[in-house]
Formats: sequence, C-alpha cells, structure tokens
Amino acid sequence: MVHKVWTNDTLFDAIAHDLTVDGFSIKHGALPPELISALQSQQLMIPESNFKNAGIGRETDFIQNEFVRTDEICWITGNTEAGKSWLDWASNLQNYLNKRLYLGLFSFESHFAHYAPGKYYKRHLDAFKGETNRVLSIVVYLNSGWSQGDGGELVMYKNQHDLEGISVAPQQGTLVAFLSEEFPHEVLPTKRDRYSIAGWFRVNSSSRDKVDPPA
Ligand SMILES: O=C(O)CCC(=O)C(=O)O
Ligand SMILES: [Fe+2]
Repeated sequence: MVHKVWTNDTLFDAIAHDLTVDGFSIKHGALPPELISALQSQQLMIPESNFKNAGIGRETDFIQNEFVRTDEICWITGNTEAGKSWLDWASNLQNYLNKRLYLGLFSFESHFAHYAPGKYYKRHLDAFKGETNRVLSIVVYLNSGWSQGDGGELVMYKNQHDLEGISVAPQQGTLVAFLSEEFPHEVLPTKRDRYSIAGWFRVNSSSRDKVDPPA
C-alpha cells in the first residue's frame, strides 16, 4: 500500500486533529520503519514462556476469561533497546498530546500481544467511566503482508449502539488511537499469528493514601 510518509510532527498533529474531531484516529505507516524492525526482532526473541495468558482488569482484580480474550501478552519495561525506543516514541506522543489537547496524560503502560491462529478478543471497552484512569488507548501492528482473508481485524465501534464498526487490518506500521472510555472494539479471530503492541496512557488519580498508578 502506498501511503503518506510521516514525520513525528505531521503524524502527531494528524492524530491530535482526529482525536479532537472523532475521538479516534487510524494512521497507516505511522511507526518509523527502524522502530518497527527493532520491535519485530524483539518480539521474536521473547521466549514463549514470557508470554502470559492475558487477563481482564488490573493486577488486583485480574481475571482470566477464556470466553472474552485468548491472546497472550508480555509487558514492555524498557529493559531492551527496542523497548526503550518504543517507550521514548510513546512519550513524545504523550508530550505532544498534552501540549496540544491538555489531556493531562501522566503515565504509559504497554505490552506485546500475540494472537495465535484461532485467537480473538471479544467486544470490550478498555476503561469504564469513573472506574479507571486509562484515558487513551493505542495499538500498533507488527505484521508484514497482512491480506484479506487472514482475519484478525480490529473492529472499532463508534459507540455502544454501533454494530457495524470500522475494520482495521493489523498491517505493520498501522496505528490506532482512541479514547479508552468511548469506543467498544474487538479483535476478530485470526487465521495467522498476529503480533501487536497495545498501550494505555493514564491520568494521575492519586490520593493521599493510594498511589495510582503505582510508581
Ligand atoms: O490488538 C488489537 O487490535 C486490540 C487489542 C485490544 O483491544 C486490547 O488489548 O485491549
Ligand atoms: Fe482493547
């Protein structure tokens, strides 16, 4: 696919614009190619045993629910060059959006995800109003040559009543960003191995007796 060549500035500007107008943004060829290759190699080097069955909710109310999601995840901590470059990239996006849109994004958490053939993630919201401090979700894809028929599309619904949605192929370099509380979405069953990174920007909702997010 031929698409626009982005610089961080033109990309971040376009994402900020889309978030203001629509609350979500889909951008092809968004990640710099060298960052994609670094992340792809990193992903392939992670031993299978480091991937954990993904759960729903945060540490304290973590439940594994095979009915809802069957992918496997590995948190990105920044202890590798690729991980660090990714976190730097996300931090630049965070700073840009805070300046432009006053979102007050305070921290970022993200993980690699692997969906083996047959795996999926049913329709869900990444955050429930008032219950979490996840504000903005981003997903980037690491799969080259994804074609129609491979399945594994992300379907983004415009609101809770939307049943049609917009399908996004998990093609390498594509980025999707959306307000975590507003957009239900799902991952359709994939027919081939599907690699991605999902991340969440959070606001600080610490009170005196609770530090949240944890340091
Ligand atoms: O991989 C995707 O396309 C979306 C993943 C997702 O919705 C999530 O991890 O919350
Ligand atoms: Fe999600």
